[in-house]
Amino acid sequence: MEQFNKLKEHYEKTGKNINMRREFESGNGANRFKEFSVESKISDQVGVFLLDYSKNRINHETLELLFELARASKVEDMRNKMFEGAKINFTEDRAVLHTALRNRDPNAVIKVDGENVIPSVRAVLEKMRSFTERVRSGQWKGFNGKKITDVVNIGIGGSDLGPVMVTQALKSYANDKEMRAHFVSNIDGTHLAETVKCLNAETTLFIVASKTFTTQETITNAQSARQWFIDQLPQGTDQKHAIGQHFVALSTNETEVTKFGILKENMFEFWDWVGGRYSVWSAIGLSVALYIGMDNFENLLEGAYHMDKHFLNTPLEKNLPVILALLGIWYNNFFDCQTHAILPYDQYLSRFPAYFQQGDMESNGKSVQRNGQRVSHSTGPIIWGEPGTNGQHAFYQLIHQGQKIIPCDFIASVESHNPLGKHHQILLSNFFAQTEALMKGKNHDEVAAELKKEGLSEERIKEILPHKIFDGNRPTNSIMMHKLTPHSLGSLIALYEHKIFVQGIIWNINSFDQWGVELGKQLAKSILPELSNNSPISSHDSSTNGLINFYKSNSKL
Ligand SMILES: O=P(O)(O)OC[C@H]1O[C@@H](O)[C@@H](O)[C@@H](O)[C@@H]1O
Repeated sequence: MEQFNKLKEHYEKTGKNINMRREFESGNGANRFKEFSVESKISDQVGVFLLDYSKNRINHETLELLFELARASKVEDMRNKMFEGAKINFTEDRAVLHTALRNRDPNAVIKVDGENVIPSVRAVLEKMRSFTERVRSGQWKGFNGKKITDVVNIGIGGSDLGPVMVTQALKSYANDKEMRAHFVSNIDGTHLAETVKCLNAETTLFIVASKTFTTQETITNAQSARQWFIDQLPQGTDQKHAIGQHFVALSTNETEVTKFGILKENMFEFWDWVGGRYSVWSAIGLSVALYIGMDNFENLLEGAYHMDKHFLNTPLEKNLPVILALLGIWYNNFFDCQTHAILPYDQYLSRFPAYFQQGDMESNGKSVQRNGQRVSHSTGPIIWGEPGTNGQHAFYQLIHQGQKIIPCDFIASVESHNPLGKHHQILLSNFFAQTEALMKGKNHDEVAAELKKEGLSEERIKEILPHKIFDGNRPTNSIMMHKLTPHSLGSLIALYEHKIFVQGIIWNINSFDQWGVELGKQLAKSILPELSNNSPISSHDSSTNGLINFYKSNSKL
């Protein structure tokens, strides 16, 4: 594409030589923050989001060319198509409508195959509300009349990561003395065994969360959970009735749900146009609603809705997801950066990077263009991260002084739910200091002066000086919001979802399928029967045979 070539030229001529510190110290440096930041009021409840992207290796020309690229890639057109319900996930012949799940417009009409999906979306929300209220108030009772105090969500991938991340993020809106949320995802029996260890069957509700209701891990975990539950029942208990009170399902597959033994009325429905990694807004959010209450869950939806409106209605130049996406492209496709770190300075957001590992890598980890041809450019980055300040004492060494450029997003709130004396100011001082340090670095003369001041000998200075130099010029975005609330979290998640969308459009890939997870599943299914006895096998390559046969000859099969 012509715009890609123009950017390449700009990168070679100017871009790769941009030095941020020089830019900040130049005549126009004082304006740099103003020129390269957006303060946007998302809504009254969400408040303002500040995106400071001035600590990036960009100038005005870079941005102009990047926005040109977005326009030429028809980002706006594709965005509108997604919101309208067009089947942009063409490899699965599906619409992509997680935005319909959180649409709060009372008059909204969004059609898939000629049918307005909004009434069914709202009906499920109503069903979730009524169920949530009954469970939380104690009106819904366990098999022997006790109130539910623990919910266990059994799901994996998109049917797990969203609820895990959001319940963690909004913990301050829950009351753990009344209701606790647990998550079982891994097929490793340890996950289920360790989770149920301290649970009481009388007061535990299992939520089996699976879009397809055929996922091996989830169904196996659910079957074992049901067995555990049955084993706890006092003799003479009506098992069927007890299971009815303690097992509900979140799925698109009614046939499989009822086959499992979950009553139809205890199934919360969603639809094939909700991608797994975008499903926390659907019935998949039931564990969240049970944990923090339906009002808070709907506030999360509302926050996302307001970010949707921002994405839809704001010119590209001020559009937060678009800016984040374009900066990502700048590093991914021109600086050849392989990874991108998400670093929330907020303990509540500790699972946020893991959540967007799936969100981003399952969406944009693709190598084929929409037209079926191989892509010739790099696509989705490797996403990783941990909350600050923990990361600082672990992997920031490499971000500061390693040989790789790692673009980072720093995320923080002005106000903390737990200020505890000076804790929040200390946290924020680190948040501010890190992006400054990464941008500025510390040059030869600065290090030399420091060492001299410490009174070190000339010889010692010469020896250690090179190790203490920081090149700087390491790119970061800073995202600040007022406080982590259901509203602002909803907005923050939607911000990243739309960033991923924009990048996928520019890379011309389908961000909404996930064929890459299938091959391993297929092979595991064919290997499983081979593990049932200890006779050696030879049906695979020599490495796989060797590994399987090692297991067989050493296990008690
Ligand atoms: O919700 P179910 O259908 O169990 O799928 C769970 C997960 O499975 C994986 O293989 C992926 O396809 C994910 O996108 C999905 O979220």
